[in-house]
Amino acid sequence: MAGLKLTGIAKAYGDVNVLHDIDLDIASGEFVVFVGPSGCGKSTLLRMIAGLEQITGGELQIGGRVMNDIPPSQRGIAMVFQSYALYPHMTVRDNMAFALKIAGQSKEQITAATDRAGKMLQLTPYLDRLPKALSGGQRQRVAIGRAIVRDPQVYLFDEPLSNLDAALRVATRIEIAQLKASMPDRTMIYVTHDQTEAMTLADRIVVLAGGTIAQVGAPLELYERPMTEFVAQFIGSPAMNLLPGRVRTVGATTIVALDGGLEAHVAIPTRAGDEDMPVTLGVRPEDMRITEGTPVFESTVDLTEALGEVTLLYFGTNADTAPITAKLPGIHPDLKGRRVRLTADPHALHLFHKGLSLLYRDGTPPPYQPRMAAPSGSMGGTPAAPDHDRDRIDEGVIKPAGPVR
Ligand SMILES: Nc1ncnc2c1ncn2[C@@H]1O[C@H](COP(=O)(O)OP(=O)(O)OP(=O)(O)O)[C@@H](O)[C@H]1O
Repeated sequence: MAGLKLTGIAKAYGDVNVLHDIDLDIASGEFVVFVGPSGCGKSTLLRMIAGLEQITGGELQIGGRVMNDIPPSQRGIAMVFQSYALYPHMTVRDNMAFALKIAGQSKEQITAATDRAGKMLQLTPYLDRLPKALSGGQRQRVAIGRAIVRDPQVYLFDEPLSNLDAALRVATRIEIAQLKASMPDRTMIYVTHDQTEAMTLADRIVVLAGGTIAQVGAPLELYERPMTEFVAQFIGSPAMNLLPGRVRTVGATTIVALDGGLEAHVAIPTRAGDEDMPVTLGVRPEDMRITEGTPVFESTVDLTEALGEVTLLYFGTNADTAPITAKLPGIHPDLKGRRVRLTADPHALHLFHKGLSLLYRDGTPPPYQPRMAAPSGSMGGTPAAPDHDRDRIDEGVIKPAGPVR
């Protein structure tokens, strides 16, 4: 059992502060996903936890032990990289066995561990093959197998699926979810750019922005109660629409006068003194409908994209600002060029003032209840070669993994 505690963690390369003020408690057995725009420091944070990057400020504890200066091989972690980082001249079994051999485990222990990992990952028929005779998805499963055999307390995944094609990504994502379910007391930390991976795998998502934590929460909590405009637009695809306006009438339901003349009724309270306050109305594309009622948006459809189960409508594609998007269930071939009025449920709307959600202005709102109704390229730096990183984690005396169940 090992949770993690990050206190005031910071990272600087010379004068450049990449990460600062990272405070985060990760419970033993939790699955935590780091997301954020390219260059925000997700991989750097993960690599600091692994011990592959020096921590320049703050304290990292794993399993109650300060780990700042402990080498990677002694942190009780295993890491799965984006590129599979397999030894090309070794069979699948030998690749998975490598760290155990270095640790001096017996042949029987190693065979039991690799058999078990092979079974868990459906690699049994391939144990004697070389990596070159495997598909990308199978290679990534071997890389995961290399982690499993060591039976670490903490698994670290650095965008493990991003080299796979769409179908394999889905299949391997489901395997990772099943793997986690089979190891409920193992802690997993996972970096991804993929919204679906983050939403489906995470117990909690950590959104990083500008080198620090923007918000931490359960996936649906971040989706339904984003604290800032940034998180609101980052979680969900297409991104939440933001419409400027001013508070017209305060109360349990706030009436917002939108720029352009429309009015929105929002089930977020405002109070005396808020009248005329500049606000931004947030409305998710999937919450917009063409139905009778008070519209929050009215315009001519510039473009439609039929995706089968839904149709995306785009408005204002030639404007300087981001286009407004609506996502309607079903197929609507006839809407392009038509003027439409879009409504939204008052409970689905968001309200921000100076970038911060009004839900949070008096501190954290009451406990979250899911709303049941509706719902590249690296910026730079030269990441160390995965082979080298793999070796740094494998090297040295890895404590024998103990009885392999
Ligand atoms: N060795 C280095 N020297 C200087 N700056 C670095 C170094 N390594 C990384 N950086 C910078 O640190 C920042 C965070 O990089 P990191 O790779 O952690 O971001 P990321 O969120 O994982 O990005 P991506 O999503 O593109 O992989 C970037 O701005 C990057 O340029």
